[in-house]
Amino acid sequence: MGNSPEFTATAQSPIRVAVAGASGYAGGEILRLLLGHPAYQDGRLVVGALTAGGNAGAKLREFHPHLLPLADRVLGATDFDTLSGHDVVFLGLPHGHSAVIAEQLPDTTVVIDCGADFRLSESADWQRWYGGDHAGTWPYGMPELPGKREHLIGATRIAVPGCYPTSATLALAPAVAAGIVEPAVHVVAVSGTSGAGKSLRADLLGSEVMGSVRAYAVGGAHRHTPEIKQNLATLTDAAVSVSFTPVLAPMPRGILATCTAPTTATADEARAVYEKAYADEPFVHVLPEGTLPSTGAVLGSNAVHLAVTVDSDAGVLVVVAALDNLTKGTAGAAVQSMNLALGLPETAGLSTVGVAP
Ligand SMILES: NC(=O)C1=CN([C@@H]2O[C@H](COP(=O)(O)OP(=O)(O)OC[C@H]3O[C@@H](n4cnc5c(N)ncnc54)[C@H](OP(=O)(O)O)[C@@H]3O)[C@@H](O)[C@H]2O)C=CC1
Ligand SMILES: CC(=O)N[C@@H](CCC(=O)OP(=O)(O)O)C(=O)O
Repeated sequence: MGNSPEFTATAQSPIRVAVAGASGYAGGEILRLLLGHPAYQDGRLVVGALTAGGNAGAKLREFHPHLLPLADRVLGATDFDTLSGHDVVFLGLPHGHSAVIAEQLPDTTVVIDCGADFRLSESADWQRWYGGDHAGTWPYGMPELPGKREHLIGATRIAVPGCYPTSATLALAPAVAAGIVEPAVHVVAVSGTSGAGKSLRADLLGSEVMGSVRAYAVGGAHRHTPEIKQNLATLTDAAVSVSFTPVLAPMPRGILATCTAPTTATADEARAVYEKAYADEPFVHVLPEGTLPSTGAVLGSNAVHLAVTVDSDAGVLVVVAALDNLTKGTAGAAVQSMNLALGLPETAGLSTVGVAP
């Protein structure tokens, strides 16, 4: 923390922030949050280089017309020359593109990667699920997971969690850590289409997605499975198994994850565990008994809403989690991590108030 730019940042000598992949969904959402950040508004943080891949040379307004203060910015190339000279560099690039950039940037630059390149600790997991060489493991940008917040304070390399792992981990971590479930968990999570990024894919055409809901990567085939398992395994000595089924829904944003695990606890006991675990967390809210989460209630916010109950006939804990995949699921977690890295208030620039209806 002693080296964090917060200690020297002023409007005369501000924190300079670059966003690589600014034409994409994650990059755009990071910029939306930065524009509302108090340090941006009082001049202690400035938005420097914005970059893209094939769309370098175009203006930001072509991709994000909602980001009016930056609309006329021209996107640069995603390379060292453009990204050097910044205090913070956010990477919103496809998997496999972050390491080559990160290794060229000085160790003192805070590099925050929204991709998966530095999330997994086991090289074998990386090779199995993503292919190619494993770039390494960085501090994991989920402060709510026990033991992670302290590693983010003053960090200069941060791996932002995947969106599904954020919902499943926050939904299951207190129960696994308290030992009130067998860590043999099932997760069925519905996501909006922005989770897939802006890439042109025939299965993401409006006419394929609208008016229809479909599962994909079924049978343990989704690459977020090892990330969820890795997170829960930090909380127990027991062997963890994860069955994860993602579902695509015809909505732009949001994730609703229904997570279950065998338990003998009562609903009141389970709820007490969650209320205690998240009592001091600014973004994770355990809803009152009888209230269920919905994606609409968290859109645009960094909040995670949880409903905790027990299906006593089946003997399973049921936790339903809602979050915005682009906010707490990516860009919000990235900005929350930046705040911790720089010594800024953790919640700065991040709202718990959703956009509804
Ligand atoms: N969308 C989501 O909900 C989440 C996304 N993430 C991760 O964040 C990262 C970005 O995702 P997202 O914003 O959705 O993806 P998008 O497809 O929307 O954006 C990708 C960005 O990367 C740029 N890019 C693509 N190829 C290259 C290249 N070869 N060199 C340099 N830049 C390139 C694109 O520029 P151009 O416009 O020029 O092609 C664009 O700016 C991914 O790693 C993703 O997995 C993580 C959690 C959730
Ligand atoms: C709807 C949809 O397609 N979602 C994406 C999730 C992407 C994401 O959040 O995470 P990564 O950074 O790990 O890619 C998917 O299933 O691959």
